[in-house]
Amino acid sequence: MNLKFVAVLLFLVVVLGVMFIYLKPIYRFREGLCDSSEGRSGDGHLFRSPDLHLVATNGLKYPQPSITHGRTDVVSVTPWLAPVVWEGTFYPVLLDSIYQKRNITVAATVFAVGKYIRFLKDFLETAEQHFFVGFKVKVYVFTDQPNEVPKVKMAAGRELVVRSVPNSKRWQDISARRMEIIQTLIEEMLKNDVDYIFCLDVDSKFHSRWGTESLGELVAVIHPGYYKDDRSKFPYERRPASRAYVAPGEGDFYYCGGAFGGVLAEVHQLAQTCRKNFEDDAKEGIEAAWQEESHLNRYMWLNKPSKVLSPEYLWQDFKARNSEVRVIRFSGVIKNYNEIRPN
Ligand SMILES: CC(=O)N[C@H]1[C@@H](OP(=O)(O)OP(=O)(O)OC[C@H]2O[C@@H](n3ccc(=O)[nH]c3=O)[C@H](O)[C@@H]2O)O[C@H](CO)[C@H](O)[C@@H]1O
Ligand SMILES: [Mn+2]
Repeated sequence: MNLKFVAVLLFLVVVLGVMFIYLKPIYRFREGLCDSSEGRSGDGHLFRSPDLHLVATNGLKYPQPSITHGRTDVVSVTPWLAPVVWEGTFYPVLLDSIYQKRNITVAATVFAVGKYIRFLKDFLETAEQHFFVGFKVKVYVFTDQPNEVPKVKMAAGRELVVRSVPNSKRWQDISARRMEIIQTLIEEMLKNDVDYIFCLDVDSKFHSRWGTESLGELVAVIHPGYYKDDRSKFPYERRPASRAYVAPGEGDFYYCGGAFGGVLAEVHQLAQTCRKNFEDDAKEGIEAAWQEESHLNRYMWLNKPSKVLSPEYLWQDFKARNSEVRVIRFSGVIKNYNEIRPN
């Protein structure tokens, strides 16, 4: 082959390569801009915050919002101006139309290790009825008994992914190790098409809608057991030696370890931090009062959630419903701890 021809060919390859590297981000950025106005979803989401710029559907009718009339029995915004989601503070149809245009995918993680596998069927079946109905959903089940995972019929666009995890002698380890597995899962998911993730306890059932109103960058759920208490009563980790320590007079709310979520990047940072702090504590022989829940509370004190879900989003079946809780969306079932836990 002619040497000149080879040189020209090489030159062309280099030029095309440079063009590809420099022009692709610009193209993607433009696509991202178009995306938000035309409601198309694509690679553009890399260049905008996934939870900002809410584009409505032209022609959608819904009741006129008011800024002087609304719920007066509950507080629906935090002091750092994050919404607190209660029934009656949002329009499901409006929110769904916004996120449908985005064509989002929501992942949920649930762990069913040892005897907790018995809770999985109800969890999965009720999720089909209430959790992001009409949206693309991927439920990741982590279990030591993949063959025992019930065959639950999933609607179109919804998928069940089963992963094996080892069992453990202590329930505290099973619960806390979730952070490490969630961290790793998100690292893997970044390549896939997942926008949001929620991490949920398996010993629970859905009873009513849990949908797009819950979406945010970093989402925490208020624990149903303490939401009327003074912060001095919150079961935070109180030993300064622990990395989950919350000092007296500090802490906003008591959040639950049984439900949290947000966009992948935020939940990744949360899981990585809680995992590291839990492991570093363990090296010094310390285990926080409520394992990863304590670390999550410490994390949320410093990294304020951008959306807070009211106790509607994690109630407990043994608790009588309080009047401000108009809807119970997700609730922990009554269980005999001695019978189901390994220790
Ligand atoms: C409602 C809520 O906020 N629950 C939290 C609370 O107690 P809980 O009493 O709700 O904790 P739990 O016994 O439900 O354990 C948490 C989760 O770990 C998994 N699991 C646990 C044990 C086991 O043998 N097999 C198994 O699969 C399962 O998904 C379960 O839902 O405090 C725990 C602290 O450790 C966790 O932060 C829980 O999320
Ligand atoms: Mn639980």
